[in-house]
Amino acid sequence: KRGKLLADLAQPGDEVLVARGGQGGISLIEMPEYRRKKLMSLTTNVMRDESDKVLVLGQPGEEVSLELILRVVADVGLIGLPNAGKSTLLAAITLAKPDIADYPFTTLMPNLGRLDGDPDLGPGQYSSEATLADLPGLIEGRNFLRHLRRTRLLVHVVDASADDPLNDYITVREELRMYNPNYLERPYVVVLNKIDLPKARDKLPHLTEGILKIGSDLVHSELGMSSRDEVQPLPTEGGEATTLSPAISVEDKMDKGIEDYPRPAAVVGVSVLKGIRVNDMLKEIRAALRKCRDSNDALELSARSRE
Ligand SMILES: Nc1nc2c(ncn2[C@@H]2O[C@H](COP(=O)(O)OP(=O)(O)OP(=O)(O)O)[C@@H](O)[C@H]2O)c(=O)[nH]1
Ligand SMILES: [Mg+2]
Repeated sequence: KRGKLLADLAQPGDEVLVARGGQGGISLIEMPEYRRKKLMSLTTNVMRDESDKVLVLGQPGEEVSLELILRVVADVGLIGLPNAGKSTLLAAITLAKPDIADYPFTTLMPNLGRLDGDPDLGPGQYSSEATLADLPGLIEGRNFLRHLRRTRLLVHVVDASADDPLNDYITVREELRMYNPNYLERPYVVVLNKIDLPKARDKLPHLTEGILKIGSDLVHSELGMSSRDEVQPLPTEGGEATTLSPAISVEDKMDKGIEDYPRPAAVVGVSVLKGIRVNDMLKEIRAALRKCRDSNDALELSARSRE
């Protein structure tokens, strides 16, 4: 419990031994009196069971107090301000049935959903679907952002009918930057939601342009794609941004503004509630996922050829 990371159980079947069990004792109860006395005189290591009946010779096991951190494993993380429609989006494209309501902070724990296979991948690869994690709305306690660690694509959901959606978008990017700038390098798709409402529809062209203006021309495949393999910071109580990949120091990253990070892979206007342009959005998400996969494959190949 001292902040030391014992193990990261990221794969099914991963195990770690955190405490050794004690050595089994010998029951002395069935022994003749003289042998029992003799054995007991040879050792101070005599214990009784709870009912005070059986005398045993044994060694106590180790005891440890552990802090367990749950980190959902998902390919895609849905982020955005409260009420943006993240849970509605998850419900629209997966079989998940998250709570949805017209007030902020409806989602308190991540919801997971499975996205169907991508037909464009062709035979044999059709089954490579993705897991989506719908996260609690940002701002209130950033603790859940740890769930982004094992995602490779972020879907940033914006309520386009809000008073200042561009500002909402920037707020969330800033939150990410403060929490761990690595997340700004991760490929992402921006979903401008609620375009069934006239208020949102009117803003769409201007908003899309505004979002695309923020950000550098760095291509994702040059930067963030290896984020799964990079040296990840150890978890600490105050967040995750304590240690970063060796190439770039914390200071370097803190100096960078959100405009210095890559632009979104796509910006799409949808209404996940009314089912408007949901298919276009799915296409963009799948295309971005495919790109992640391709560059992951390329990374693995080049890693293997170096061996
Ligand atoms: N008009 C309209 N309303 C929507 C749309 N998508 C979601 N909503 C509504 O917006 C409200 C919030 O939706 P949620 O899916 O709960 O939002 P969330 O982002 O998960 O919110 P938190 O869990 O609080 O972070 C609900 O009343 C939804 O019905 C949309 O496309 N159009
Ligand atoms: Mg929600």
